[in-house]
Amino acid sequence: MGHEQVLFCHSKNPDIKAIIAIHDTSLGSAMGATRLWPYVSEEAALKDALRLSRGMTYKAACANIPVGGGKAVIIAHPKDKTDELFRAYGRFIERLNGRFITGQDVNLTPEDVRTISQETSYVVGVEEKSGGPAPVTALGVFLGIQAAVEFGLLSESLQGVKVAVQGLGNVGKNLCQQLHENGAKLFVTDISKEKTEEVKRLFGATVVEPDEIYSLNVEVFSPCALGGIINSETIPLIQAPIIAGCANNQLGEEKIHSQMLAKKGILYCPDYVINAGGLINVYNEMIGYNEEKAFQQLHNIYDTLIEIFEIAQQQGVTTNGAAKQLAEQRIMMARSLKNQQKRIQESGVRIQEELLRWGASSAGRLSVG
Ligand SMILES: NC(=O)C1=CN([C@@H]2O[C@H](COP(=O)(O)OP(=O)(O)OC[C@H]3O[C@@H](n4cnc5c(N)ncnc54)[C@H](O)[C@@H]3O)[C@@H](O)[C@H]2O)C=CC1
Ligand SMILES: O=C(O)C(=O)Cc1c[nH]c2ccccc12
Repeated sequence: MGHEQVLFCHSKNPDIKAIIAIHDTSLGSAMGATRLWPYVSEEAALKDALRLSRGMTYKAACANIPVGGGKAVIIAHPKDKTDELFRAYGRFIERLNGRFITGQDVNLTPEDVRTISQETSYVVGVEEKSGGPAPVTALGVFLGIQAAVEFGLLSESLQGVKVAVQGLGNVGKNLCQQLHENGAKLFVTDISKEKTEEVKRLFGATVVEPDEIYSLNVEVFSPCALGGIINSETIPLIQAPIIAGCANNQLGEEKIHSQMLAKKGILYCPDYVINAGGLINVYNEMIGYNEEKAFQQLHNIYDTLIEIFEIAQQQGVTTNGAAKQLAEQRIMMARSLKNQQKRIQESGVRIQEELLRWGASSAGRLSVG
């Protein structure tokens, strides 16, 4: 997948295994939150890290943010989390000297991230100056759903639109609130009964079993739990004409399953485009939070998705293919702009050196004369 660097981190005491994948830093430091997961094998962990980090490069490019893509996974069971594990992990991050900047992803709490930050300063989203990334991610997904409903269903309103949400975690629950406030009818599922009951009570959602969520007769299916859930088994079940959710790596196999969706006439919102809100939020926090700027960048998710739908329609390619094309174009353009800037800067330095030399020699002549 064209990665720049992949690191296997192993410490014996405490016993920790992590993989840090840096996909591309041509536009800036690689950014990507850290996920902790009890992977069945190192190979499975590596595959996840490689795909997630490439997704981060595309995510930043589609969101027009000057950073690179990376992602890290810690191979562990959530029950085995300890402060020492996170501190050892933090030391691995520190050694990269800022080539990789990370934060909170699946199975990490804000406290865990604070523990990591005791050993490294290359962590963002700890102070939660802007309220944490999840509500902003949810807002981005909401805007993406609006774009897809407008493009795919030719409707400018979500009033009465039926949406099935899989996963009611930090993002899913916030998304349900937005959808409810805008008149959508919710169908939800989660493996936690506590969460489904809460969303039922708060937003009048209809609760279904986890395996029932795919086949509902709804307009939008919103995956907000795990990756890989759009695959050869689930696609035949999906009735919704639109898929738009926050989960990373939604497609089991990108090429095969995006083509299957297109053949079935399902409008798929590429995950790394629609879920960029979290990255937009932490990036703005890092450079000094400016609400107006962050809001503008977030609303670009809507325009970028419309552009992707149009490219896909005009060129007869999948929305996933169109997004990849757009991301790669933007990366190439940004790279050449950066190189141009560098050349201008270097020639500026050369001119300054010439002037200094000239100044010194003429000063010498003057003093002699
Ligand atoms: N938090 C953020 O800002 C961002 C999150 N994402 C991605 O979005 C997804 C969700 O993120 P969060 O809400 O932060 O995570 P979370 O861990 O808070 O929520 C996930 C929810 O899914 C539920 N779940 C797990 N397995 C399930 C199943 N088989 N069926 C139904 N529900 C199930 C869990 O019980 C949990 O409530 C992840 O894939 C994450 O990588 C992507 C971009 C940014
Ligand atoms: O969109 C993703 O998958 C992210 O990792 C976004 C994100 C959330 N919190 C962070 C902290 C540091 C770098 C990226 C993120």
